[in-house]
Amino acid sequence: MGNVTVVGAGVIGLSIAHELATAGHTVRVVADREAAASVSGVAAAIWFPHDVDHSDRVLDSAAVTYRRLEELAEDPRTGVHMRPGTVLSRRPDPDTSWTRAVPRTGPADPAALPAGSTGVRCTVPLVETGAYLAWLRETVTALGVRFRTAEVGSVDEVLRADEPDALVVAAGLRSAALLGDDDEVFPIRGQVVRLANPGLTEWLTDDDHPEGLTYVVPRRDDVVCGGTGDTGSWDEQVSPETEAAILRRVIAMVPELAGQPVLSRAVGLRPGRPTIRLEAVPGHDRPVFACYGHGGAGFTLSWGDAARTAALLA
Ligand SMILES: Cc1cc2nc3c(=O)[nH]c(=O)nc-3n(C[C@H](O)[C@H](O)[C@H](O)COP(=O)(O)OP(=O)(O)OC[C@H]3O[C@@H](n4cnc5c(N)ncnc54)[C@H](O)[C@@H]3O)c2cc1C
Repeated sequence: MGNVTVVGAGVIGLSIAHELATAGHTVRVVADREAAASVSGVAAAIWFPHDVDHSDRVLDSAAVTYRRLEELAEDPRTGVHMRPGTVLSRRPDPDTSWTRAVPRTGPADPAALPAGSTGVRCTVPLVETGAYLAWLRETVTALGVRFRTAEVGSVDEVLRADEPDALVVAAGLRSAALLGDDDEVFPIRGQVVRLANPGLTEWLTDDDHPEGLTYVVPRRDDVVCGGTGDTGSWDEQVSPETEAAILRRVIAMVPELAGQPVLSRAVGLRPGRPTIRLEAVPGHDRPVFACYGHGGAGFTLSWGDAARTAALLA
């Protein structure tokens, strides 16, 4: 047991803080933005390993997270709900490797799908990000985790300031700049528009839509409609043209959305990386660990990767 500083208060940093505090460490989280104001606050967020490789390691973490979120869904305060939906594919050889992380899946009725597509039906956790991130922060605070609001320039700066026994970098897209030894991280720009919910409960994702990534994720008070997956774009401005195109696509697929008022809109830069970095980082005078690069799957992998990070420290 020791003092551990976690840099990052997004879904990854908070989940790691939870697992470390539960294991008996004294934990401090340093971040310049709260989770709701980070990429984690923009996510849809359904359980699905999107924009990450589907290696055994990733799918194992996804399975662990599925089970944990399913348990949390029993407590309404967490903002997690189990929701049925469809993963649509327009490829002749769809990648269904992810289905092994989901307890029950089945084929979608072809008559309900666009011509030439196939679909997998399943029930997965839906995370209402506002409620969930607030609950997670409250829960870790109750476990004794302390927070410091600051922008930090480097890992060594934090090691000098906080003098922890160990440090974890969970700073999403900006982790590479803090460590200075990684040139593999890139942004994957995601734009969403949130509409009033006309009573929808089922989600739908259509990654291969010929006009661009398309998804509809109904939550309690709105429907998150997306999206984009612009690799390499650092543009954080909402594009009205992109929004109009998203609305055309989602209304064509879910006509009930026509005429629903726009409640809010957002852009987030997903932390892309060919593979998630989850390892000890050499070259510092105290143990430093990295956990970042979760692409479009930070919520989907959060508990599994937090447990792995805690195991590295142990
Ligand atoms: C449109 C969109 C839809 C998505 N949908 C889903 C989905 O359905 N399911 C899913 O699983 N995932 C989804 N994601 C992906 C998910 O949001 C990310 O993978 C996840 O939020 C990454 O979390 P993180 O904690 O690594 O990073 P972030 O949420 O970006 O948090 C980073 C933290 O580090 C801190 N930080 C960074 N640099 C510094 C610094 N120099 N000094 C101090 N603090 C620093 C920040 O303040 C912040 O607290 C979506 C993303 C987008 C954009």
